[in-house]
Amino acid sequence: MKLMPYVFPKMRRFGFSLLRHISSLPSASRTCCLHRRVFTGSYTSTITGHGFQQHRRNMSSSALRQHIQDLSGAEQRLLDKLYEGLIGGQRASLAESITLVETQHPRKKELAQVLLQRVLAYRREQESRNGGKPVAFRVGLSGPPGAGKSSFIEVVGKMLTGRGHKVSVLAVDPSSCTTGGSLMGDKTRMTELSRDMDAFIRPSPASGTLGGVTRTTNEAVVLCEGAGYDIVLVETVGVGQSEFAVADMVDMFVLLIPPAGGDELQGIKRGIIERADLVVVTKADGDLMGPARRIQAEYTSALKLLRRQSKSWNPEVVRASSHTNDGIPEVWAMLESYRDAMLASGELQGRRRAQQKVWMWSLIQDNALAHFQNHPSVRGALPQLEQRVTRGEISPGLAADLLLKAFTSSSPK
Ligand SMILES: Nc1nc2c(ncn2[C@@H]2O[C@H](COP(=O)(O)OP(=O)(O)OP(=O)(O)O)[C@@H](O)[C@H]2O)c(=O)[nH]1
Repeated sequence: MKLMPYVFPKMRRFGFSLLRHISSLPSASRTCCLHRRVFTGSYTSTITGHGFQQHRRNMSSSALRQHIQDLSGAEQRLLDKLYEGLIGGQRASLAESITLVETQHPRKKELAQVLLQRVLAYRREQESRNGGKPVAFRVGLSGPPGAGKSSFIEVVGKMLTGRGHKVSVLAVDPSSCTTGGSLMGDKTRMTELSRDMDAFIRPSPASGTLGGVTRTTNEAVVLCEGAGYDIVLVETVGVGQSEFAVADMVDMFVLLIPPAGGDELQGIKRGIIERADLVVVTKADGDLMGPARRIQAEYTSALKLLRRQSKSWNPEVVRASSHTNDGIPEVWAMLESYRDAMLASGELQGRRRAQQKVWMWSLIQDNALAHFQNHPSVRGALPQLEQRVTRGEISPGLAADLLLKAFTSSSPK
């Protein structure tokens, strides 16, 4: 089972053993311990296993119906208003809907899921009218701080709205997850694009775990598509694990590299270069033209050594300047060739299907871990066991086993 690579390795190991323990419980207690308190809606059916085959088809619609039956008149009216406004392309409704999916409030979270299911159903209809093809192109853009991401998005975004596209830009800011601060949002970014009526720019959710921010962004992508945005750009800064999270939610992942000296490039993770479908060397103008050419050559050789990700696409390294516009239309033409090739081979659709599964497991992992950490027996035993582990009295493995035992032995059977 492939889990999201951005989950920190320690947490991932922990999550694995927790899930192993949960799945080794008798199915009834498995259902009890996960069904009621941890999961909502259709996610539940995927882990309980019990009666899975019979319920598979009806699960999401019955879960949704259950939600809808519970809605008060005011809630129903709010959802109708948001949905109608959203599919009518109203930016205010889109913004309000994204705020709803970002909420931590339990009841509003449920409302957000109802809204999302409706938007998903609407999008499925549109896709079937579109011959089964996706209605929007999702592009992830990442690069180190100061690489020129916002300048690039500004010129590409303006070019695209000028061609009749509707462009949305969503940000994933890893610093908001840890410090509540912002690497990306403090200065005014994309001033012209933010005034463009065919563009919608949404900063990163202000706080939460990376998993939480990723979930919100994934859901915001669905909402943007429902609102008629046919190009969805997801931007992140190349710090921490957020670029892997973004690479896991888009059709194409583009890495922006500034023409800096070799030392600075050491900071760019090899793993993320492997995920790039295209590398753009930015700021290829004036005095920076020479360094830009050199970096382009270096990355071209580096890419040749990497394993190919796709049968229908070979990643390339190109140069562009947001200041002079040189190379910008060509870069977009490459993105379109990628999309066409991947659609024709069916790989793009396959990638989306795989991402849905990764996303689901990531949500399960986040929720299961939170449930574990909040369990009274675990909370009771944790401080002492942590101390003993840090003092070297017992191994981390034994401590984890003891905590898992405390969790499973007092979970409802
Ligand atoms: N010469 C040149 N400078 C550029 C170009 N694009 C961006 N810059 C400059 O590079 C600096 C950083 O650009 P931004 O677009 O803010 O970069 P960013 O990656 O969004 O930066 P963060 O918001 O810190 O992540 C600014 O001073 C820009 O003026 C370009 O095409 N050519």
